[in-house]
Amino acid sequence: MALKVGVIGTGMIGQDHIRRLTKVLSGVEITAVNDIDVERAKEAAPYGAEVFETPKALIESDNVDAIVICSWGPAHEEQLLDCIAAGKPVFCEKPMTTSEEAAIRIVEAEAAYGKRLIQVGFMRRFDADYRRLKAVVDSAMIGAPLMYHSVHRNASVPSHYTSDMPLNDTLVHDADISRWLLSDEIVGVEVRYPRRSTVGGGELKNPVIVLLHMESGAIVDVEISVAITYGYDIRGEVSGETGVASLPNRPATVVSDVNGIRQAMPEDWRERFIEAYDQEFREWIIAAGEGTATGPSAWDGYASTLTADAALRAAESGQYEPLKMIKKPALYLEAPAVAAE
Ligand SMILES: NC(=O)C1=CN([C@@H]2O[C@H](COP(=O)(O)OP(=O)(O)OC[C@H]3O[C@@H](n4cnc5c(N)ncnc54)[C@H](O)[C@@H]3O)[C@@H](O)[C@H]2O)C=CC1
Ligand SMILES: O=C1[C@@H](O)[C@H](O)[C@@H](O)[C@H](O)[C@H]1O
Repeated sequence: MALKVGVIGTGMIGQDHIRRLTKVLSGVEITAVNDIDVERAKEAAPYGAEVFETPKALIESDNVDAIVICSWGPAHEEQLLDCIAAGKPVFCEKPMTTSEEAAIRIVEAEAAYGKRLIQVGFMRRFDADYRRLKAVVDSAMIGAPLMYHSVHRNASVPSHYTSDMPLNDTLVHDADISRWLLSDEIVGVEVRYPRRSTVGGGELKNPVIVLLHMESGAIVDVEISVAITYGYDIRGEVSGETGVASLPNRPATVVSDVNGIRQAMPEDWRERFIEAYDQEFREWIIAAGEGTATGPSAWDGYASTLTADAALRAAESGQYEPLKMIKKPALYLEAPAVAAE
């Protein structure tokens, strides 16, 4: 039987996820949608889906088994807490929350419920190239990781994108992928601004370089540039004790002409990570069908929000800002490889 899904937030990524859930993936049916902009919800609703007036009514509907949250970050907390109260599995787009305090409330509520219900939308973990890169790092082929260089370049950003957002909206992807790739925790953050780009306009503080200090002593440098104009350019390179492992260039047709030999760049995140988003939902549908969640957890959402908050402090102070994590609830501890007798 198909998993009955309700989608909250039918904007840019909400519509893209509705497309993949209705046209690409199987085992799933969208039965409900909601958006504070009712007209937008009506336009985006697939045939037969009910348009709900509030997220809570959608979450509590008997015709909804699982929820996909694609509303704005500050709205996620209340919607996630309602999903936990209803005991329903939920996929929540990043950032899980926009403050450390809100993230702790979610982690505590899910831990008290006693079972994982939340998967956070860190799609890079489902990208085949990142998965192969992690397999190399885990295999110890390049020795212990010493540094990771993470490049996150957007062609452009919408006009509502402010100078805080490279740190509390965009950086969360690099924070999460660094923790996951290196199997490490972030313990401190520094932020530096080079000369400002005149492209992209206004007062936007762009680009920015962030240093993530890892518990192991490894350091991650993250370049975030949000107005490069030429495309969506995501790179990653792990520098180990005995070798280097990098994400490959995206396979694309090689064009040779009077301008030289070149490959096209993806336009934006939808194009670059299209297969990764498909795969994150494939895995979500299976877990949600079993009444639970796998993949990036509420704990991972908490860790990235904590990093974003520290980065905002570091941008202000110009200093190294340490992170202080709460004790990890048992729900998020790795299961032992061999069960205890
Ligand atoms: N994983 C990824 O690569 C990406 C993730 N995102 C994340 O997805 C979320 C949505 O982003 P976009 O689709 O780009 O924004 P958007 O502005 O295009 O769409 C958001 C929609 O949510 C609705 N909304 C806002 N608050 C609501 C509430 N309280 N209840 C119901 N509906 C509400 C808005 O009316 C709007 O239609 C954000 O958290 C963003 O960071 C966005 C782009 C890429
Ligand atoms: O999540 C995303 C956007 O919200 C964000 O604004 C972009 O910088 C990221 O590259 C994209 O993946």
